[in-house]
Amino acid sequence: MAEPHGDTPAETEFPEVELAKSAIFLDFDGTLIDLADTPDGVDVPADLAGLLKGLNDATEGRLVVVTGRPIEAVDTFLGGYDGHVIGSHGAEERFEGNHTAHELAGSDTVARLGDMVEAFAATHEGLVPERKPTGVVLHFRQVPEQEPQVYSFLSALEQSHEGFELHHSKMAYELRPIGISKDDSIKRIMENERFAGRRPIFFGDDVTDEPALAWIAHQPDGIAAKVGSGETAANYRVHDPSGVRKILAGWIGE
Ligand SMILES: O=P(O)(O)OC[C@H]1O[C@H](O[C@H]2O[C@H](CO)[C@@H](O)[C@H](O)[C@H]2O)[C@H](O)[C@@H](O)[C@@H]1O
Repeated sequence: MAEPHGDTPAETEFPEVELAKSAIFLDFDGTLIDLADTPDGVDVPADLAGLLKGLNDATEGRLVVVTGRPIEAVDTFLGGYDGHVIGSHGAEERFEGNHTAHELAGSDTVARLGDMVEAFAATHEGLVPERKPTGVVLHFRQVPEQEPQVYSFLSALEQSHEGFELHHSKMAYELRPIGISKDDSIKRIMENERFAGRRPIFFGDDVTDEPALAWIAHQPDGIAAKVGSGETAANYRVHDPSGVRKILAGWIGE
């Protein structure tokens, strides 16, 4: 039974899903895999790529991985999955085999921002910088007391670099191009003739997933599943990534 909006920690029962009439959007970190101390330290189950391939086949190519990670990182973690990806929070996309990216991808400005964030991290033990083609992240998961310094430093970079905006995610701040978002990318893909009319399904765990969860929860028959605890606009909830993988595996009869 679906729960109403709000902070509803109880796991909800999912309705029957017809994959041949569905479009599935899946966040990666915190949704398909557990969070880890560092971006590179994640444990990706060996059968995850196979699970995604199975879902992609069953939906006839209507599976999309939607992540803040660069597409290159997705390919490293999910070798063998070559389907659609919304990467870098929407600043990159691989759709029907075509790779597109925001105009700032690979720019000198992004490289300079990466250099400055790495230099800052080098003098602040425990901070972990992460470069992306279209921005940079500074993680403070191992030193949460340093959040104010991270915020101040990246805010200053945001002020001095036109075209970038600062976002908060789980134990990290990130500079990314203005105007990109997962929900915009998902909405655009749902307008594609191959996706239009399909039942939209999205699993996500982070604040950056909330706009898409809210939008999908309000689509006819939409299934928006919040992973973990916390306030959400989603209409379903799953406790953790292993629960998500179990639901997805059940849908393809595994
Ligand atoms: O959109 P997602 O697929 O959920 O990606 C969001 C960010 O995930 C990663 O950072 C988070 O996971 C790390 C590994 O578990 C963790 O150490 C960190 O504290 C989390 O913020 C990734 O490193 C980022 O690039 C993604 O934007």
